[in-house]
Amino acid sequence: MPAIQKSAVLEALKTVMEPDLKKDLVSLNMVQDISIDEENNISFSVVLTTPACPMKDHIRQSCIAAVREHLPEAGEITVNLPSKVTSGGSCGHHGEKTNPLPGVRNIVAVASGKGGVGKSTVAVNLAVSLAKTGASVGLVDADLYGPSVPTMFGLENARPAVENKTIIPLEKYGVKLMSIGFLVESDSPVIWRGPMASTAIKQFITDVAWGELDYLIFDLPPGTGDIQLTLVQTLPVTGAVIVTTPQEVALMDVAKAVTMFRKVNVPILGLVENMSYYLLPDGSKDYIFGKGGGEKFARAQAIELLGSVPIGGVVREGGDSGMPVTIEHPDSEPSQAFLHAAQETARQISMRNACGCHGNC
Ligand SMILES: Nc1ncnc2c1ncn2[C@@H]1O[C@H](COP(=O)(O)OP(=O)(O)OP(=O)(O)O)[C@@H](O)[C@H]1O
Repeated sequence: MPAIQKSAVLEALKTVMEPDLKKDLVSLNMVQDISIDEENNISFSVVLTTPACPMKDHIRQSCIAAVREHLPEAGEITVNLPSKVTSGGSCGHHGEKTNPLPGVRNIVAVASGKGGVGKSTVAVNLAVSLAKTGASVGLVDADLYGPSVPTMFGLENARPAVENKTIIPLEKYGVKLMSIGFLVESDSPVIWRGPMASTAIKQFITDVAWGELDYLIFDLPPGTGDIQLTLVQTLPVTGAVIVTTPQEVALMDVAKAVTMFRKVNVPILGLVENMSYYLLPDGSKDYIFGKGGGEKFARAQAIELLGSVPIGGVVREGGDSGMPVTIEHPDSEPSQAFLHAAQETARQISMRNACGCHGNC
C-alpha cells in the first residue's frame, strides 16, 4: 500500500493555478486519473481545454513543483496532458440557438473589413496550425465571390464525394475542407444574389458530413454582408478572428467588422495583424505599413492582439503552390507567427468556454 494518498496529491495540486482562468486545477476539475504505486511514484492527468495550449510546459512544471513541495516523499512524478476541447456552455447567445452541427464544438469566423489583407491566408494557416496541434479541424471557404481554398490547398480539380445526399468534405493537411470552388467550374462566373448566397452557406453547414470537430473555421468574404449575417443566424458562432493590415485605411474598415459582430452578439476572439513588417536579411524588421497600428486598434477596442504576421515571400508562394507556408516552411518566422496566433485563438476560446459567458463577462 503506497504511503501517499490520492487526497494528498489533490491537496498539493489545489495550489496550482490555471494561468488564464485564475482558478486552481482541482476546482476546475482538470486533474484526473491519479495513481500512486508502492514506491510512491505518482502519475496523474491534467486535462487541458485545448491541444494548442501554449502553457503546457508551465502547467506540467508547476504541478511537479507543487507535489514535490507538499509531498517530499514522492518518487517519480509523471504529468500527462491530454486535451478535451470543450464547447460553449448553456448561457449567452449560444443558449438561444439550437446547433445544427452538434458534433462541432467551436465555430470560428475569420473576417476582415476589406479585401486583400490576407484573411484567407490567415484562415488557412490558422486551420493547419490548429490541426498540427492535434485538434480536429474543418475549414469552410465562405468567400463565395472569390473562393481561394481550392488553390491554397492544391485541390483545384478535386470534387467531393456525395453519399446519401450528403457531401463528404475533402481533407488535406489534416483539415476537412469545403468550398464553392469544389462544386462549380473555376472559369464559370457565379453571380450570387443575397438569398442564393445565404442558401449556399446554409448548405455548407447542413449538407456536409463534418462529423466531430474541435474547430470549424469560416473564411468569410470581406466586409459585412449577407453571408456574415446568415452565418451568425444559422450557427452559434463561438467567436470571430478579425484580420487587418497595419495601415490606417484598413483599420478604419476593420472597425466596422468589429461593430457588426458586436451587434449580433458574436464575441471577438481577437485581431491578427497581417503583413506587419518585412524581415530584412540582417534580421531587422522594416515596418513598411507603419508600426503598431494593430496593437493600438486592439487596445482601443479592448480586444486581444492574437498575433502579428510578417510579410514573407514564402507566405505568398505557399498560397499559390497549394502548400501553405505552415506545411512547407514550418520553422519560418511567418509560420511561427501563425502557430502563435492559432494558440492564442484556442486560448481565447478555452477561456470563454470555461467561464460560460461567451465574452459577455
Ligand atoms: N503575410 C503575407 N506575406 C506575403 N504575402 C501575403 C501575406 N498574407 C497574404 N499574402 C498574399 O496577399 C494576397 C492576398 O491574400 P488573401 O487572398 O489571403 O487575402 P484576402 O484578404 O482573403 O483577400 P480577399 O478578401 O480579396 O479574398 C495573396 O497573394 C497572399 O498570398
